[in-house]
Amino acid sequence: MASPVHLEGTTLEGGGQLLRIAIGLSSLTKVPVNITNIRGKRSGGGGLKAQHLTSVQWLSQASSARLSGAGLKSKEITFMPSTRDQQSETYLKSEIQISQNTPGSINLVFQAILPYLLFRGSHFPVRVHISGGTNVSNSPSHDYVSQVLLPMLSLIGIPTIESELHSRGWSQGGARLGSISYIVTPATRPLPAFQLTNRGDIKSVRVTILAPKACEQHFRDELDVMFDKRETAIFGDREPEVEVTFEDSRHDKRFYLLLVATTTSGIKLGRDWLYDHRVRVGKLEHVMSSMTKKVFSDLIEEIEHGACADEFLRDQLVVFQALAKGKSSVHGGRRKGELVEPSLHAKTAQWVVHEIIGADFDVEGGCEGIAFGSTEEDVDRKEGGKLRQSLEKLHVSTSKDK
Ligand SMILES: Nc1ncnc2c1ncn2[C@@H]1O[C@H](COP(=O)(O)OP(=O)(O)OP(=O)(O)O)[C@@H](O)[C@H]1O
Repeated sequence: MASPVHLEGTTLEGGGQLLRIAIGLSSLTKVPVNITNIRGKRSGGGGLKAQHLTSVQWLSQASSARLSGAGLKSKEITFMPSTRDQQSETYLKSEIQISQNTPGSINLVFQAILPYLLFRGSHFPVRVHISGGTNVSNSPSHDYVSQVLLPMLSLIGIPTIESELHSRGWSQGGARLGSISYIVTPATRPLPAFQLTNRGDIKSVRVTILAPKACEQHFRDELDVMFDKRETAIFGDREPEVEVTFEDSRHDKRFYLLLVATTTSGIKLGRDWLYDHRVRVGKLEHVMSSMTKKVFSDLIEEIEHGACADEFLRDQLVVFQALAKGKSSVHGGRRKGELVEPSLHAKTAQWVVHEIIGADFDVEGGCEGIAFGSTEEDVDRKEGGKLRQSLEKLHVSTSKDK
C-alpha cells in the first residue's frame, strides 16, 4: 500500500474539520492518511474529542480501514482504508445507530460521514440515527441543517436527505442528550457540476426562536421592531414575507435564534446564535435584544455582499465541489468591489481536498472536481489507471517523511 498522505493538524484553521474531511475522503477514495497535531490550534491541548473519535471510528469500521492511534485526546492517527472493494457487512445495514454519551454535535458527526454515505457506491437508502447535541456552540444546529444545509444540498443535485428530530440535545444550560435520524439515499452516479452563481433577490425570511416560554412575546416584539427597521436592507423593494416559529426551550438558560433568507433562485442563507454568554436573572431582555441585533446584522452582511452560500455553508460545500464531475462554482460575494475571501474553515477544507485528491480551487470559488463514482473513475481506481496513479504521485509528494 502507498505511504499515507501526511496532514499537519495545525494547518490554517487547525481544528476538527480538517480531520473530518480527511477521514471522510480517505474512506471513499482509499487514500491512506496520517494526521499529526490533531486540532493543534485549539485551546486545551487539542487532540480528538468524543465527537471526532466517534466519526473516525465509524468510518474506519464502515470502510474496513486499519486505524491506529485513535483514542480520546489522541494527537496523531493513521487511517489506512482497505483497498479491497468490499465494505464491512455490519455497515451495509439499512439502519445505522451512532451513539454518543456526551452532547458532541450530532451534525458534525453527520458532516464527517455524509460524503461516505452518499458516494460509497451503494444503491440502498440508509437511516442513520445519531445521538448527542442538536444545538451546540460553533457547529451547525439541527435547525440550520434542516433549513439551510439539506435544501442547499438538494439544490446542487444531491438526492434529497430527510431529517427527523427526536429530541433536542444542548451544550448550554447543562449538558443534555438528544437525537436525530437522517434518511440518506446514495448517489448512483457522480454528482454533476453545480453553479451557485446567481443569488437572486431575498424573497422571504424564516425565523426560528428557541427560548423559555415566558420570553416568547418579548422576543417576537424585538423581532417586529428589527424587521421594521431593517426591512429595506433585507427585502429591497419587495413585499416582506416573514414567518416566525417559536419553540419552548424548557430551560431558562437556553436561547437560540436562527434567521434563514430564501432568494428568488432558491438559495438559502442562514445566520444564527446559540446564546453562550452568561444569562443573568432579571437581564433576559438584554439577552433577547443582543441576539436579535447580532443575528440580524450577520444576515444583512451576508445579504449585502451577495454571496450564494453563507459563510458556514461555503466550507461545507467544498468537499462536494471536489467530488463532483466538472467545474462547480460557489460565488462567495463581493465586499467593496473585492471578492469576499473564503473563511479560514473554507481555506482549510480546500487545502485538505487538494492534499488528498488533488482538487484545486480558484480565487472565484470554482473547483474542477474528480468525478468521484463515475464508471471511468471506478475503472481507473480498480485497474490502477489515471486517477490511481495521480493519487499515488500525491502520496509520494506529500508523505510524512518529506
Ligand atoms: N453557526 C453555525 N452555523 C452553521 N455551521 C456552523 C456554525 N458554526 C460552525 N459551523 C460549522 O461547523 C464546522 C466547525 O468546524 P470546526 O473545525 O471548528 O469544529 P470542531 O470539530 O468542533 O473542532 P474544534 O473543536 O476543533 O473547533 C464548520 O464546518 C463550520 O462551518
